[in-house]
Amino acid sequence: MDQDELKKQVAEAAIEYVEAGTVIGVGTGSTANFFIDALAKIKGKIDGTVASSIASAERLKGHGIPVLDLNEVGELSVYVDGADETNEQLHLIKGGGGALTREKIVAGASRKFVCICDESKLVKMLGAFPLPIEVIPMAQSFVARELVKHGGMPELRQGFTTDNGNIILDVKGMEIMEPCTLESALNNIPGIVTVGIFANRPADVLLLGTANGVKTLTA
Ligand SMILES: O=C(CO)[C@H](O)[C@H](O)COP(=O)(O)O
Repeated sequence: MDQDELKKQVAEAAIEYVEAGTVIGVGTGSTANFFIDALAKIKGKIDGTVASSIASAERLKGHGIPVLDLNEVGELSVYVDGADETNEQLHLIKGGGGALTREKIVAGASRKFVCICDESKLVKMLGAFPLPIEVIPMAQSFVARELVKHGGMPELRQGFTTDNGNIILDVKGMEIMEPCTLESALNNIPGIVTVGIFANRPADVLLLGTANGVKTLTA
């Protein structure tokens, strides 16, 4: 099975976590896109979705799936999204697609976070994938200097603006031994909007696509 087939397999498995008659959160990226395509087949079962990016909202609407404003709905029953890395504690690195801020908001507004990944994303220690950080543009240089003090090598994601009008710094060289502590520390740097570490609110369920089928890990 190639990576796309593994992504499709977990995306389809996540349909089991969709609760009838509720509004659900939908993530961003190629794995989330497979989930959106699978969701289209059962769209009559749900009351609507909240999307974590403009791209996902467009894909959902293209399937005729209602997309609602988070401010118009209460708690979401479940949030389904991919990740760039996960450890066995279901701490994640996210933001490879640049949607990390809205992803963290929608995950936070959901009772359950189901993460869907192919097996290449499971790591012992987070940090081989450059850590995405959304930053207010005027703070770029200051934040970059602060990140160097934390042992990172920040690089501006060229030609990219987030859905919120900000920039992304991708930070190489971070050995993330204590994900919760580092997430909180980086969150305290003025100018950082969102850190791509999802540890203080980890996933609740990880569906991992493997050549031997879907494995389920829980936090
Ligand atoms: O965090 C994300 C987007 O901001 C994605 O979930 C992450 O980049 C994984 O993407 P893919 O499913 O394409 O491998």
